[in-house]
Amino acid sequence: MTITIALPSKGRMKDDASAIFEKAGLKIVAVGNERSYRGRVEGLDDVEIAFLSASEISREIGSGSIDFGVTGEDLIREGLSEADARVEFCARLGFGHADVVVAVPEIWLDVDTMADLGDVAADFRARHGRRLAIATKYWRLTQQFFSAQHGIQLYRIVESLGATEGAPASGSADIIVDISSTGSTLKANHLKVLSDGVMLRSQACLVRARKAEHAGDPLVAKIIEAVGGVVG
Ligand SMILES: Nc1ncnc2c1ncn2[C@@H]1O[C@H](COP(=O)(O)OP(=O)(O)OP(=O)(O)O)[C@@H](O)[C@H]1O
Ligand SMILES: O=P(O)(O)OC[C@H]1O[C@H](OP(=O)(O)OP(=O)(O)O)[C@H](O)[C@@H]1O
Repeated sequence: MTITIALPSKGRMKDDASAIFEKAGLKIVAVGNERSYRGRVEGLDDVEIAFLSASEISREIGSGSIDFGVTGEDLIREGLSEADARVEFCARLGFGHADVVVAVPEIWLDVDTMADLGDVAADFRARHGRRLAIATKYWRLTQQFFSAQHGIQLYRIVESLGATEGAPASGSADIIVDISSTGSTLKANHLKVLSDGVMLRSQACLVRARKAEHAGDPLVAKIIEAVGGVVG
């Protein structure tokens, strides 16, 4: 059986992902020219490499069209319902660290926790004539965290596809849920993370689509062991 592994084709995870595979003794070689989106692993004829963007990798692993992928845990958990049932997190790779956080304007001095935010959300319509608006591209994670984990039901999600941190200042939302790495973008936009507002600590992971045919396949086991071995 041929095993397909998807690696980031561009962006911040590209170089680190290929480097981890090489360190694991799985040297990636491009098929065709340098700009090709297919590759293979030196010495392993039954492995195909597909180069896709980090977000495409989470989608393809969900549909089962690839066997393994390297992408951020945030993209997997946002992209797939029941992520743990559909995907095995085989190894955390030690790069691509970013937290998915709830951040509010710094001037909201009385709001430090999700419980405080719940109080604000409950009063919001009475005070402002509309629901609390959250700008984010993380719909699923936001709904899980606010509604299921914190029992906050009165809010509205405003889809943001970029520059999310600017939404409160521009008036398109009141608060945000986004990725923070160094924290400097939040700071520059006068936003603060709630003390219990870290929804997910994400990093790049090797993930496997849970497929019945993987059971007992030595190649599958070899890939997990080789990559897991270099990241401890
Ligand atoms: N500072 C950061 N900002 C955004 N994402 C980061 C940051 N640091 C690490 N990441 C992680 O990188 C991944 C996204 O990578 P990248 O932006 O390269 O891919 P992408 O979303 O596929 O790109 P595109 O949207 O252009 O297709 C996510 O898993 C995210 O958690
Ligand atoms: O905490 P920080 O270190 O400031 O990083 C967080 C910021 O970095 C990312 O944006 P980026 O400028 O990389 O663009 P992108 O949204 O297109 O990935 C992300 O969307 C945040 O805005």
